[in-house]
Amino acid sequence: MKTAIIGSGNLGLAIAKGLIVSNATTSLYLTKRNADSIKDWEKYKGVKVTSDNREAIRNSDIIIFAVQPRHFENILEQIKLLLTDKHVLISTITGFKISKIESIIGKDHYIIRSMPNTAISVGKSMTCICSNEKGKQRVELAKAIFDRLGTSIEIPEEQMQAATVICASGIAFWMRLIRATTQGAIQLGFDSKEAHQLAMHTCMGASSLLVASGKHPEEEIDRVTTPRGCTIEGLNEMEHQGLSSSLIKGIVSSFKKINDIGKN
Ligand SMILES: NC(=O)C1=CN([C@@H]2O[C@H](COP(=O)(O)OP(=O)(O)OC[C@H]3O[C@@H](n4cnc5c(N)ncnc54)[C@H](OP(=O)(O)O)[C@@H]3O)[C@@H](O)[C@H]2O)C=CC1
Ligand SMILES: O=C(O)[C@@H]1CCC=N1
Repeated sequence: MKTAIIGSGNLGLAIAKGLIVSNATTSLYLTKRNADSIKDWEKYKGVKVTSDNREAIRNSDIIIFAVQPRHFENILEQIKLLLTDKHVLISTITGFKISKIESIIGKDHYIIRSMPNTAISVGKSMTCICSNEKGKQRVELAKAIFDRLGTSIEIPEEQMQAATVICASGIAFWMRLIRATTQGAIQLGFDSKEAHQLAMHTCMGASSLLVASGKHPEEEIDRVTTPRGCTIEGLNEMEHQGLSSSLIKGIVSSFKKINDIGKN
């Protein structure tokens, strides 16, 4: 596999790290306008850094786009004449519909729209994907790439905005909960390093337990809440203060915003 990442910023470099660590690609082009700022990535085998998107596309088969939405259209215009049948185009761009990509480069390309998160750097991204009609022939390939870097599912394009909130922004929501737990643990007497460790690993345990058991969270919660015990006391107070409600409201606000991004 020969891969190019067009737009090597926060997400692009997270994908690059995941691909490098998992040995998933034989060559990897990383592009950005200020290429010097990531020149040190060339220390990894097979990595080439450049500001020349066209060179990257000519020399690669899998093209992953990770630029901000406002830059994507110009880049597609720049590179459209270089695209051939060998290319699989994977966009991570928020709110940029497949129909808009097709209106610029045409329908006769393998186009995958994806929504990973930054945990892709450690092979733990929850990634949602969908494709154009021709891209259906490359969905299994895209799934294989993203499954190597975490877990992927195929969804209808209409759900891509919601998936962005839950999975891509979602990782930040969970991290804020981990931070809040850390603050609570410090108040209870742990030093900050210990508090952080306790919060992170307890969160990972909760998630791993649900993934492994396939159970509903409330079923596992029932095993923890001893009657008249401290867990139910804490949970009920959190709910009185609006824990679930504030999470749901945050998710809905994020979704309203993402629909604005999609209109531009
Ligand atoms: N951050 C995240 O967790 C997630 C982001 N996304 C989506 O991924 C995309 C990127 O987000 P994010 O990584 O946060 O943004 P960043 O701003 O961190 O990265 C974008 C990169 O694109 C580069 N760039 C801009 N113009 C060009 C160009 N013409 N050619 C090549 N590279 C260019 C910029 O570098 P330079 O200025 O040097 O060119 C920059 O490094 C967005 O569309 C976002 O919606 C999706 C899921 C998660
Ligand atoms: O905040 C954003 O708009 C992008 C999309 C999801 C994660 N980062």
